[in-house]
Amino acid sequence: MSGSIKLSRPTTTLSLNVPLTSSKSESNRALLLNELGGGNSELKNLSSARDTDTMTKLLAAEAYTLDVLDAGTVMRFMTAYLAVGKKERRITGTPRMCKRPIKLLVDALNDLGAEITYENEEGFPPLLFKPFTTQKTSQLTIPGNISSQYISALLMIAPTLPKGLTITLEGEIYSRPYIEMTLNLMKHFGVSGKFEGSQITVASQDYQSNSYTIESDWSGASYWYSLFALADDAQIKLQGLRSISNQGDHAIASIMEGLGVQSTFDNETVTLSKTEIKQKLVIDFKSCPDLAQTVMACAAALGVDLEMSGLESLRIKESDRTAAMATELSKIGAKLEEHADGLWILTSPKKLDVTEVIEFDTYDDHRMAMALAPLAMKFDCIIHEPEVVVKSYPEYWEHLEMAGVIIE
Ligand SMILES: O=C(O)C1=C[C@@H](OP(=O)(O)O)[C@@H](O)[C@H](O)C1
Ligand SMILES: C=C(OP(=O)(O)O)C(=O)O
Repeated sequence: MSGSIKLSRPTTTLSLNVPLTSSKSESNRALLLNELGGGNSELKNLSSARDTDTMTKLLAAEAYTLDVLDAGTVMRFMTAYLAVGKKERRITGTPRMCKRPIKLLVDALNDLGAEITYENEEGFPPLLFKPFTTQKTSQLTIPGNISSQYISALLMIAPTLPKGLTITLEGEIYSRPYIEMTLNLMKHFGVSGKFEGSQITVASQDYQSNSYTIESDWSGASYWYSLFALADDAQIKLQGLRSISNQGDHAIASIMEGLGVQSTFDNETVTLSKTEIKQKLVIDFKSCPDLAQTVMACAAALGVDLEMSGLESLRIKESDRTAAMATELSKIGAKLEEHADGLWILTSPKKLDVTEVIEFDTYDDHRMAMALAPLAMKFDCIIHEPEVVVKSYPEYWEHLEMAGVIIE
């Protein structure tokens, strides 16, 4: 599948018991923790995401250069792993990955005693690594409001350091559930850490083998919430999701109540049903940045206005996501604008007035494609470069077709 696809709403009920792929965030952590613990753990239900395939391959690779493609977690987690390794290595990624900042993590690792240098521009991949020799400190300070992936990366290698590690987080903590996911998974693999106030302490200790079953991906589930919200008639069940989850993106269940979707949990299956739609929602995406595009697209098509905060990190992800959403949603008459103090307002058309097929660009960003596709429940649309979804949810288009969406 390449070029473009045209999506049209099903001729009957949108209906599927959705076999979601599992979380790439959990998978990529479990893979690294297993490797650090000797590689004997049984990891069940690993994600089919390309990012997880990349993580698996790079952990096993012997080559000097490792290419993470567009996988942020792989870049950040492997950077910490290679920094405390015994070999000279080089890590690189796609042109966009080489524009996603990494200086805070590199500075922290170099303070620890690593020898990482930049091949080209300071602060950005490609990175060059020398073998790790001596731990210079066990105390690090790092801003908590840029990317939690830097913090997760440092935490996962912390117990392997002879002196352990205490990290002090400065400022507000963004994407906090991802830090907690890291600590919870570390605990599952036998390592305890303490997160109190703005400090996280992990003593030097050994990882233990343990089997782990990865949960379905709540970020991937969010697109089904949106499809359900926008469809006149739908029967959707989502498989493999837990009511108590390691993933902060399970917040989609409560956010979507405002967009007319209710969730019923039963034995790792979530059944969606309709409820009343609110006219305006106030949402802070600080803990769940990957849900922002889904919610914006869905609200725009439902005529719901949004007042949003916590969107700062969207600029440094696979695309500049706030700019990309502003451009794409303007095609259906919605306005996304930045105001003072980090506030973003989405003003949605009160009555959708779309008479032609709308063409959506996807900016090399899986979440642009997946978040915009549910709008096909309201009007025919064309999605350019649909293959971007392989990053986290390769079966997305196949699942939409199975649910009845017409794809040409
Ligand atoms: O640790 C993780 O698995 C992730 C953390 C988040 O990134 P930031 O911490 O950079 O916001 C999230 O957006 C990303 O998709 C996955
Ligand atoms: C931001 C994302 O991923 P990463 O940072 O791992 O590339 C994402 O999946 O939305």
